[in-house]
Amino acid sequence: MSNTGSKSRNDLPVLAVTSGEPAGIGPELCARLAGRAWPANLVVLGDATLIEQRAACAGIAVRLREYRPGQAPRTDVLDVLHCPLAVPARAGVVDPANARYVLALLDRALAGCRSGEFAGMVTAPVHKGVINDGGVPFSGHTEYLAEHTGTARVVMMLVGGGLRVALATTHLPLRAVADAITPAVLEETLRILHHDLRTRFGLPAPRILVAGLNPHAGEGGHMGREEIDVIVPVLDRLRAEGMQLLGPLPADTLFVPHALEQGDAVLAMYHDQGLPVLKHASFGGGVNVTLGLPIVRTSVDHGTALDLAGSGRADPGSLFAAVELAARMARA
Ligand SMILES: NC(=O)C1=CN([C@@H]2O[C@H](COP(=O)(O)OP(=O)(O)OC[C@H]3O[C@@H](n4cnc5c(N)ncnc54)[C@H](O)[C@@H]3O)[C@@H](O)[C@H]2O)C=CC1
Ligand SMILES: NCC(=O)COP(=O)(O)O
Repeated sequence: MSNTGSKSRNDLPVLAVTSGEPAGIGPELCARLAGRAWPANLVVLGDATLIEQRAACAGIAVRLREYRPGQAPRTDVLDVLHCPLAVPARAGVVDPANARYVLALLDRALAGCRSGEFAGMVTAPVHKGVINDGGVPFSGHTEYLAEHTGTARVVMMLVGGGLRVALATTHLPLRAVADAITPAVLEETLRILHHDLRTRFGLPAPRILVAGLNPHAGEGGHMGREEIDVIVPVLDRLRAEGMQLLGPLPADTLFVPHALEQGDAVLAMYHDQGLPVLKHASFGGGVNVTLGLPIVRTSVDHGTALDLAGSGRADPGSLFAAVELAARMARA
């Protein structure tokens, strides 16, 4: 936990924490935020009764206070901005009837970030499938927040276990990945990553390790041509502007410790090239950050864990790390 020193709690940023899928572990993880001196004042968005019930099931002692903008911050209660469920929620059993509720939490947090009420948002996990079953096409917070802020391109980056791993593509079928990595996409992704590493992570001259797409980074064109046709020309162009980019590097050896020492962040070409390594190194303490948004947004690195909902066994480490990082980013 960060030391907030002698800073008055009134000076700390206010962060919205969305409690996510009501059948999952989000509500009880949010209850675990109570009673700690975070480097931010937290407002949990969710159904207040649900949070109380899940806290009770999980054996968490928590007192809720109804959130009112501008009220004096306290660490002994959990401020909750009550948003009512559409239908009662059962631990472990998703219901498409609550899909709109989950999205309403995001919409309210986003509105508060845009108006200045909140300095950023931290998201507990949602269930992508059940939101789609509820009639709303949804592939993730990342894409949803990009669309709802009118941001043409954002970058998903996970932070944890001493690593920062950003992705050139996110929630796509593997079959679609190669076609999605165009020169424009790669260039914009690298520009966003470079910019946000400087402005939000305090790295004045970030060094980025760029993975190839194909095994052995294409083996000179014998195992795929995307490196030669797309990645190398983009890297050359951006290096000429002064960016420190190493690659394209074979992804199987890029994550060995001595290779990682040469960079401040890795750009992986697709979701399952970068995230398994990151989660192996950090599960339980990793954070998902959306770069390129006009707001601060961090998230847990895990899903809804329906199998654990209401059990009290879900590890809050990733949510805690997401709150810490959002507070640092909000102050940067
Ligand atoms: N940030 C978000 O909103 C995310 C949402 N998801 C969504 O979550 C749903 C379920 O995804 P799964 O692939 O099953 O992944 P999952 O992360 O929910 O579960 C994978 C395994 O990890 C365990 N686990 C997860 N979080 C844990 C925690 N905090 N403490 C202890 N154990 C934990 C679960 O019990 C399970 O055994 C999907 O709909 C997926 O889209 C997945 C990742 C991130
Ligand atoms: N695998 C990461 C993930 O699914 C989180 O996505 P998002 O909801 O943060 O866009």
